Amino acid sequence: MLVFVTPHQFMEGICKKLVGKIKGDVEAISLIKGMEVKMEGPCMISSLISQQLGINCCVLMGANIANEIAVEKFSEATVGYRENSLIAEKWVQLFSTPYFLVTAVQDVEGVELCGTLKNVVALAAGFVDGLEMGNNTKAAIMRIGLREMKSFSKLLFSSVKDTTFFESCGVADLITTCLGGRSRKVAEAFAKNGGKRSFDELEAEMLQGQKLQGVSTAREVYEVLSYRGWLDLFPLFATVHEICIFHLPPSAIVEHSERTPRFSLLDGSAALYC
Ligand SMILES: NC(=O)c1ccc[n+]([C@@H]2O[C@H](COP(=O)([O-])OP(=O)(O)OC[C@H]3O[C@@H](n4cnc5c(N)ncnc54)[C@H](O)[C@@H]3O)[C@@H](O)[C@H]2O)c1
Ligand SMILES: O=P(O)(O)OC[C@H](O)CO
Repeated sequence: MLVFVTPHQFMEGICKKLVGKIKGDVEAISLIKGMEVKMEGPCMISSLISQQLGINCCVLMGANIANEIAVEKFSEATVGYRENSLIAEKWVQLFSTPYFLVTAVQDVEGVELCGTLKNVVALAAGFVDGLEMGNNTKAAIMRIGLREMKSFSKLLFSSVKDTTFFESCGVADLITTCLGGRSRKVAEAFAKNGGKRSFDELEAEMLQGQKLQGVSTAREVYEVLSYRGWLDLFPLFATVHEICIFHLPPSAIVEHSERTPRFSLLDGSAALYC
């Protein structure tokens, strides 16, 4: 059983090094929150692992800030699996402890997209914090972000289940990341500096070698939105990236995100929007 957990931006290179070195009967799980965007479209990290290494890959995502788990504070997590519930049950048993409650859902893309997209919303929450806009505004941004997470996920994969967004990987990870995660923290500093110091510079200064997931994920999501003509449908996701690359000031997060599309995204019907 093979566990992958590294910043998502390095996974393609790591997989290339592993090709031909892994037996076909290996079961893998990815704890990596992110995706790759290729010419043919977005590729979730679990799919990258499966395709490049020829192995089955589940995912584990959740409200899991590492330093809290390290001191054994109670938290929950969600295993996402494709077909084999027996393998999912093995992963649940492997990761479960009295202070780490793991449940499994048959929705690998939904679970993985929750873990991936919440990092973009966390940047938006950090901008709000840096601009001292208050808790009501932050809650509004989180709500709009959660709605975009759900719509984007369902547009990409019609199999994604609404119920997944109520698991630990969904609303709970969104909350913890928007309160205490690294993307939020660095985005707060970015906004406090008036959007004038780059994320690369702030990451190097504030994270001591750790890597931010939100900024690259925002760019990857933006590429998907541009390519599919969905930019107007996802004003929060689009605005976060444009702030990160200095095209908009941090204050745009509120001005632009409230431009909710007139038509309902809530049913996320792929037939209507693809
Ligand atoms: N830290 C958390 O609280 C947490 C919680 C849940 C999930 N995750 C997810 O786990 C994954 C890993 O996060 P993390 O916090 O352990 O990462 P991290 O930012 O601490 O980085 C982990 C390691 O990646 C290494 N690294 C740097 N450049 C590399 C390269 N070119 N190739 C390979 N490795 C390189 C760094 O040396 C570092 O030790 C991410 O997808 C993250 O979203 C993190
Ligand atoms: O510190 P962040 O923002 O990368 O978030 C860490 C985890 O994903 C929280 O579950």
